[in-house]
Amino acid sequence: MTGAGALLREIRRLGGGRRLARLAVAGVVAAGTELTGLALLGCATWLLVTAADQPPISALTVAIVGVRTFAIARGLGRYLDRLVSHDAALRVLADVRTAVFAAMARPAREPDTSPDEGDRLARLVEDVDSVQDVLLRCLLPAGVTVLAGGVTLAVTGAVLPAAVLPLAVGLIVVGVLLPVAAFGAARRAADGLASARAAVVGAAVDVSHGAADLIATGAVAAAVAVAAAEADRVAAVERRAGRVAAAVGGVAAVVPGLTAAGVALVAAPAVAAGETSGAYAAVVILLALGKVEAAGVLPDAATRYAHLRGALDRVLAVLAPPTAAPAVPARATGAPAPAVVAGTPAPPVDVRLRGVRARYADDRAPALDGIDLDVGPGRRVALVGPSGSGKSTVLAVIAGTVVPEAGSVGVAGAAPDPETAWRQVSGVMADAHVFHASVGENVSLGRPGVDDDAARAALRTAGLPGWADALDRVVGEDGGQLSGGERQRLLLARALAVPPPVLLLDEPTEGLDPAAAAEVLRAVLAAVPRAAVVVAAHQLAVVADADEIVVLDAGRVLERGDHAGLLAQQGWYAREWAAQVASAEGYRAHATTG
Ligand SMILES: Nc1ncnc2c1ncn2[C@@H]1O[C@H](COP(=O)(O)OP(=O)(O)OP(=O)(O)O)[C@@H](O)[C@H]1O
Repeated sequence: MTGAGALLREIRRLGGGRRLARLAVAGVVAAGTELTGLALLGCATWLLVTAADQPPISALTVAIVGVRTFAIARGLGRYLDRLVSHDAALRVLADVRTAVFAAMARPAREPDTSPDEGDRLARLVEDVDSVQDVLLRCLLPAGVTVLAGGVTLAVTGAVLPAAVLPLAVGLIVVGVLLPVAAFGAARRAADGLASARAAVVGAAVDVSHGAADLIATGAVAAAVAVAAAEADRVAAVERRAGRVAAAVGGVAAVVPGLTAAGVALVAAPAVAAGETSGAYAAVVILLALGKVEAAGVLPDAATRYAHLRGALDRVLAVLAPPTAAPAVPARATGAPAPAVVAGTPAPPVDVRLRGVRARYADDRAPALDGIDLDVGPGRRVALVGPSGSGKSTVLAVIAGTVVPEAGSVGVAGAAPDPETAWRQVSGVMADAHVFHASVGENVSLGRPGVDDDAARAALRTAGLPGWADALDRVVGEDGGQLSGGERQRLLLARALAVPPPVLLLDEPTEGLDPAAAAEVLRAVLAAVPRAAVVVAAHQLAVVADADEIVVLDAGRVLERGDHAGLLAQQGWYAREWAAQVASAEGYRAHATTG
């Protein structure tokens, strides 16, 4: 149960030793409650067997008091057990929930490669609740079985040493072997069912969404047969899991009886030899029956753990502390970089990349390989190149949200830390979000110093002068009520409202025609004369004025230089420039004649 071990370490990291101590107390109380029940069973058994010989009542007084005491204590113990265990688990849950939300709010060091971020977040919220189930229904019963089992074995050993072996065997079968079998079967079933169910859903969706095409091509029967075969596969996996669960349940039901019979077998000669009394032998037999029966919750706990394991792993993965950036020196001092506030000129900063290699997944080619870049204050560098060549990844590396696996990144001489990089680096990134709020709120984002006047000025600079008088206009979910060009310019205004020392612009003028785009970008750059600027763009005309233009291809630098120099090189840039000019002229000619 590596996941369970990691969970306990995480609980300690988040809540300190007190959380683990509370869980341990919960385990002791639960074990105490179970032992009180067993003591009641033992006392009552001794009383009944001894009373059959009609001894003087004084000989039974202690046992009678014991039965009453244990009966009352068991009820109280159960109440206390629920109280303490739920209190401990809910405190842990609160720690985990807070930490998960904090981790989700933190900019990702590792890029997210999941296909559906929204689905992942929704599932994560449910996953956090699984922590409670793992604690209360899996780990606690296991701890109780170990504690209460140990005490029962000790008591049995004191009364009748020969009975320890059959009891231990019964406990190992029900408390160890059956849970291991149940866990393995449930894990195989869960793994198999996930893919089998996905295949059924996929086949069913193909049949329903593609019905018209299937009918038109006479392929309905074949498609339905595929869906039916996938459904059969699900049924087969479920049947297999059901058979194992039934076998485990069956064995768990007979082992307590067999254990009691085994204890009875060794007890009979001991009673005959006068080593112990019949009453004590009966106590030991019933204790074995009761304890092994109680351990019968463990196969169920193991099955439940197999189902919760995936959720637990996902939560632990989110909670894992971010790993340090490889090959990048840490920030020289612990002092945070000064916050940039509107109206306060931020100190200039330079950006330096050396031999940067970055990769999104181990089994994929590097998205960047051997990238060198120098962007001093006031310098404008453009990144161009085919789609997927790595432009956005260079910006993400500078922002610190993608950590390179080799090479170094320096922003003002230190590796960018995603937690604090926003103080020095901001702009319009590929995944920037427009909030379902007003224009003014989207521009200011609640930052101190960005009042309405600052927001208006930023909107004008970003090419949205008409919006300066519409700060209250609500823009819809993720800017749904905006055109692509308006959305980008709103994001530009947000970046300009607090001009950063390093301005990163990913397709900032997407959706505008090249002439308007170049004009907007010129105005934006004029507003941040001392910023180090890196712009990624597809339209070459928009960035032709840049001090340096870097052409990327498959994560490597293909060409670099200024516009005139690159045209002279007669390479990718020159060809793309000619193609874009021809296409713009063709468009203009078409528009004029049309
Ligand atoms: N989050 C991600 N997870 C996995 N792979 C990614 C991710 N983002 C980018 N990639 C891959 O990294 C490579 C570089 O992508 P990047 O977005 O940096 O290129 P780009 O030049 O900005 O493309 P575009 O011009 O289309 O925006 C591509 O192969 C892309 O598929």
